[in-house]
Amino acid sequence: MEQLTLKPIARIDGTVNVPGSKSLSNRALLLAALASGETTLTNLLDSDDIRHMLAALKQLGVDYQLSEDKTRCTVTGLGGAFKVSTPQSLFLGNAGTAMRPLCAALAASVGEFELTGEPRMEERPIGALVDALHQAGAQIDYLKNDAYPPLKIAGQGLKGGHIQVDGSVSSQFLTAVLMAAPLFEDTTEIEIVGELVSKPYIDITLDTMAKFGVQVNNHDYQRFEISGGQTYRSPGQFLVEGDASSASYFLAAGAIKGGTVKVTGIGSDSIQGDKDFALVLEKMGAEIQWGPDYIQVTGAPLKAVDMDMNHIPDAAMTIGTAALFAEGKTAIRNIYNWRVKETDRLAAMAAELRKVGAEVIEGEDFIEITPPEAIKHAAIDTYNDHRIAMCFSLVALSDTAVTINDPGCTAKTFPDYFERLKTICHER
Ligand SMILES: O=C(O)C1=C[C@@H](OP(=O)(O)O)[C@@H](O)[C@H](O)C1
Ligand SMILES: C=C(OP(=O)(O)O)C(=O)O
Repeated sequence: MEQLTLKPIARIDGTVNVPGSKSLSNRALLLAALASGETTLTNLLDSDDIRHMLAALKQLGVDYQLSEDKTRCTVTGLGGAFKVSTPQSLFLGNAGTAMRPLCAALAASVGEFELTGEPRMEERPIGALVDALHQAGAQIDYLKNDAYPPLKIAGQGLKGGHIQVDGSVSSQFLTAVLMAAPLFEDTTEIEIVGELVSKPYIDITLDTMAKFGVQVNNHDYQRFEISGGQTYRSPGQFLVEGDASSASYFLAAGAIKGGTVKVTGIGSDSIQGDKDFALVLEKMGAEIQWGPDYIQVTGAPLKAVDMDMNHIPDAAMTIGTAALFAEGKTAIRNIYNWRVKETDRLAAMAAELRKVGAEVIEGEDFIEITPPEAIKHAAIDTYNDHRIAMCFSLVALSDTAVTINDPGCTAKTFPDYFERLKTICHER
């Protein structure tokens, strides 16, 4: 196994640009494929999750031209749902933003499809989405375990109507139904049951749909109405914002180490909820400046916070390691669904934080972290979870080195993370 040891970093300072947003790249690619007209996406993320979406679209007969650096893509839209005459088996890795939205879009399309993924994907729930699509008339079967991929979809178009969606495990189920609903025959009324988690991701979905010409009536995130029989319309150009979750590591580095870090590509104009990670750093004591397309942080001694972070589930992991540098006990609450992501992130964060010496309490849906007096060197297991690798790189901001096992796992969303981190690290 490959390992990367990061020596203690003396100083953090500089400007760093983040690559395109995973959430926006995969949404925009799918809607560009379904839309009428040609869409040129710029600042597209080049990472595993996007590669899986692109490969799936190709198999589904979508024409696109990808630039050599893979950040610019011109998609010729189908002007409606997918239609394939031979059965297609699509491998979607561990990309939730490919698996869930494609499941709904393909159920509303015509053809036979199998959706498969990495072993971990077979442990990530999809039952709430399949149940919702069954209510709209879908034929979807589980090929291995009930409520988990792989799936077999007999696509024949969908009727729509009144659909209940359980939003309590993942917002991606609602996102998937929302994005497919314009393709349904009738008007769809979605009713949310259970408490909707990761709510800001729904704003990303609604905003992207609006850019592709579809309006959704949103009744306080409890009920949504979407007219059926619609065709998405290409906006011509679609600029993908920088990834706000990817920004969290650099912002935290500045906050922890007392330097000034400007992250460009996201800012106050961003639609991504994870930009609010900066507000958590501010609450911890850092100074934040906002521009329309940048966030700048200047570090100061950090103090612990006790917060519900359901609205920023991905960036919240970065608070988990920032807590090592904060005075007092940090509590991250209402994050049950960390358990059903790339790995059981509650268990993994607890185990790895303990390795560097922190005192950790792992609850069913929360984690409490008390920093050690002195951080210990450890080889951090990353569980094939990009975010564990990236957030534990921050341990090197202490006086102690950190070793990251399998650093290549950042390829899911941020292949050159460690190189970009280096650009703001200084020896003196
Ligand atoms: O819709 C999206 O783009 C995402 C939603 C979130 O998932 P959940 O809704 O499952 O929390 C987030 O963790 C994931 O990285 C991306
Ligand atoms: C949860 C994540 O990914 P996915 O889109 O596969 O759900 C993530 O990127 O942290």
